[in-house]
Order: sequence, then structure tokens, then C-alpha cells
Amino acid sequence: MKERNPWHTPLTIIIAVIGVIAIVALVTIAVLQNKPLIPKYKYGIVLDAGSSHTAMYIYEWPAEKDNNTGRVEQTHCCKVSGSGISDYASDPKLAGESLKACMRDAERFVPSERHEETPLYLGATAGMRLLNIKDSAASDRVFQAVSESLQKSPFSFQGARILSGQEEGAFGWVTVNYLDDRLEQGLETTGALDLGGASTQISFISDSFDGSESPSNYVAFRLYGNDYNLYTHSFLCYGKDQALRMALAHQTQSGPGSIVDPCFNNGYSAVKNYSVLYESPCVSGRKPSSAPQTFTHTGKGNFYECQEVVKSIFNFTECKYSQCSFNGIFQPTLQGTYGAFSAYYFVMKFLNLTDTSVPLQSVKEALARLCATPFDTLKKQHPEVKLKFLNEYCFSGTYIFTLLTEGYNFTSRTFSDIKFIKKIKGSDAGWTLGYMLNLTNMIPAEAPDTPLLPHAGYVSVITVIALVLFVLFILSLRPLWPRCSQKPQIV
Ligand SMILES: O=c1[nH]cnc2c1ncn2[C@@H]1O[C@H](COP(=O)(O)OP(=O)(O)O)[C@@H](O)[C@H]1O
Ligand SMILES: [Ca+2]
Repeated sequence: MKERNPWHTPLTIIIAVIGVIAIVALVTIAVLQNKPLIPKYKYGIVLDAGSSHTAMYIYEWPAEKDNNTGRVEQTHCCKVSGSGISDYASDPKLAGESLKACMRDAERFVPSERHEETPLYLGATAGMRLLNIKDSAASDRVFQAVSESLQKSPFSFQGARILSGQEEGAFGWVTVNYLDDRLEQGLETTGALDLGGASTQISFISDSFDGSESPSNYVAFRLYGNDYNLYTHSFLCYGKDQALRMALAHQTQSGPGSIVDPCFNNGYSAVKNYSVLYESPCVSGRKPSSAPQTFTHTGKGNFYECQEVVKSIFNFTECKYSQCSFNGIFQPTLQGTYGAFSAYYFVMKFLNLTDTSVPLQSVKEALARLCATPFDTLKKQHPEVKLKFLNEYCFSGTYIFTLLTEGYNFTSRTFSDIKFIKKIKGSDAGWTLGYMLNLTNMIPAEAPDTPLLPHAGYVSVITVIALVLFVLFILSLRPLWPRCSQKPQIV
């Protein structure tokens, strides 16, 4: 007769089936419990109205996370065609019109159910600061026009305003450190170097700086439970386009009519208008009284001579503090690593010097070579590069080199601490993300409570405990186990 398998009793089969169902149910609940059901996002839109152009950034973050603590990422960027809003002073309506194409873009990228609740901000930087100095009524009219245009969008428009230089510097610093996950984890922070067309910002933490020596350069933050004493300064007129104006103005002082400029390549030649050159507040008041209408601007391409011209737009002597960068502005000792973005990146990218940390000597050699290249050769080497930029790379590169070394005092040792970057993890480096994080209170002052275990750890622990309980349960039923298979013992 065939022996019955002792495990095949109705009781053990029922126990096993119930046990398996219980484990599957437990693990399924553990997996589903903490998982978002459908990936739903919230959105925020920031328009960066820079001196040279306006760009729109759309950010998104998970809607389910409590108090908007989920990671914010840039999902889309739209470049407004035409020039910066400050160039529409004589026809402000056009400034409003120019934003429309990007706003339509935003309507497609943000799901329509979210339109009404999505905040929309416009922040203007140094181009509007200069227009405000030159003609504040014109600046008001431009803001009026862009605000009217943005109010017509389906988003929740929160206003258009000029950022102070301090805000521009501090929010750039917040952006790079947020994207690098340095704030939440309380890691050593990175300094931020931003070069625009009309102003430039430097922001970093220095242990020697507590704000006492120069309170106007001090911004205090408490983020995720950590205190930061940030040094920041924005130099108005030291963006690369206004710096070029100052360099040209300096060279026209010696005698009107023509300039032979070492910062432009040999073979470059253009006729320029005196009053256009001198219309900016960065140079106004210095126009020679005998100046003719136009002057000829030709290049002779020499990096070393160009450096001398560039140095002439800085004041290195005046300083009433313990130490200064330039123009009598206090700067504490440089410390740590730096992310350099916007025009720093564009120029260093053109020089092919962005990938690794670059020795200062290599930058010098690359610039000496670039400036010495005849303009015709340069055009043939770079047919894809817009002439407007190609014309100016010798000047822009020399300006960056001089600003970093003579202005901010980077040395051949500390220069390689600078990384030239455009994006961090898919989001552009710039002030816009930090600005939105601040206005939406998305970075808490105190560290949020975190669950004891991460999700995967939680699921594993639950599974192991369930298995152990199941085995213990089966073992506890031992007295009920069938004994019929045991061989009869011979007494
Ligand atoms: O491809 C490029 N090559 C070189 N420079 C560029 C390129 N794209 C943008 N730029 C420059 O970057 C700068 C951006 O400045 P922005 O418009 O942000 O001014 P702001 O920050 O001073 O208000 C401008 O000088 C612009 O000409
Ligand atoms: Ca800018």
C-alpha cells in the first residue's frame, strides 16, 4: 500500500495557504503604503528678465510630499526672442508682447488643472537697474506693460520687480547649493560666480566673515537647521557688456576718431556711434566734449595689452576695510570651491575649458592664442558662432581672466577650485530657482522629521518579520503534526 505524505493533511494545507496569503498581503500593503499612487506634480514659473534677454523657467515638484518638501527640478526653459525688457524703454508694449510666445509654451507644459494655482514671477536684473537709474519713469512703464501682459496668462501672477544685487547673488548661491544637495545634507557649500551682461555677482561662505566688517555684503540664512553667514556682492556695470562699454570709453578718452583695440582680433573693424556708446549710466558723464558722431573701432589682437586696457576699468587702490576685491568693496578671504555660470560658462565653453578643473596658465595661453588669431581665420574656424559673440570673445575672455585674478584675487592655486557650469542635474544654474524656493517657502528653516527607515529598508524588515512569524507559527503547531509515518517502535 502507498504511504500518505504526512504533510498532506487538510490542516497543514490550510495553514500553509493562509500563511502564504498573509505574507503576500503584508508585503503588498508594505510596498503600496508609502508609494505615491499617480505621479502628480506642482509647478512654478519664473521669468528671468536679464539685460541681454529674457528666459522663462518652469519648475516642478511632487505634489504628494508634505509641505512641498519634494525635490524641485527644472522641466522646461523658453528663451524669449528679441532683446532684454530694458531695451523696450521707448516702446514698452512690445516688451509685454515679446513674452507671449513663451507664455503659450508654458500653457502646454503645465497641465491645465494646475494653471490657476501655478505661481508666476518676473524678476529683472541689472538692465532694469540701469534703466531705473537713467529714467525711472521709463522703467515703470516697462514694468506696467509686462505686468499687464502676464496678468492675461492663466497662471497666478505674483508680480514683476527688480531684484537687488544682493538678492541676485544670494539666490544664485542658494540654487547651486540646493541642486548639489549640499543644503539639506548640511555639507560644505560651493560659492557662486555669476557673470551677466550688466552686472556680476560673487557669493560664498568664508569662516572669517560674520558680517561685522561690511554689513551690506552680509546675508544670513537658516536652512534645514543650519545657519549660514553668506558674503555676497553685485558689481553693477561689471557684467561683460557694460565692462566692454567702459573699456571702449576708456580708449576713446585719449583722442576721438578711432580706436585700435588690443581686445579685438586683427582684421575686425566697425564704425560705432559715440552717443550710443555713452548712453549707459556706467559711462555717461565721461563723453569727450569734442567727440564726433562716430568712431572707427578696429582690432589689433593682443592679450597682454588687452589686459592693461581691462585693468583700467578697475580701481585697485582704494580700500577702507582690512581687504578689498576692487572699487573699495570689502571681500573676505576666498574659501572652498566655486560654480561659475551664465557668461562665465559661455566664454569658457568657447575656449574649450569647461570640462575639468583648468590650470590658470592654460587659460592664459588659450586667450593669448585666441586674441592673436586674425579675425578672418577665427570666422573660418567657427562658422557656427554668431558674429556678435565671436567679435567679443577675446575681450570677454580677457575680462573674465582679469576679474577673477586681479579683481577677486584667485591665484594659480585657487583658480582650479572654480568649475564652469551651465546646468546641475538638468536645472540651469542661476538665481531663478533660489528666488522661487524662497518665495514659496520651499526650503524649511529646520530639518524636517525623517522616517526611521527608508522605504526599501521598511519593506525588507516587514518581509523578514512576516517570514519569521510564519515559521514560528508552523513550529508552534508541532504537537498537531501527524506521526503516522513513524515506524512502530519495537518494545
Ligand atoms: O552664447 C553666448 N556666448 C557668449 N555670451 C553669451 C552667450 N549667450 C548669452 N551670452 C551673454 O551672457 C550674458 C547674460 O547676461 P544677462 O542677460 O543675464 O544680464 P544680467 O544678468 O546682467 O541682467 C550677456 O552678456 C549675453 O551676451
Ligand atoms: Ca543674469
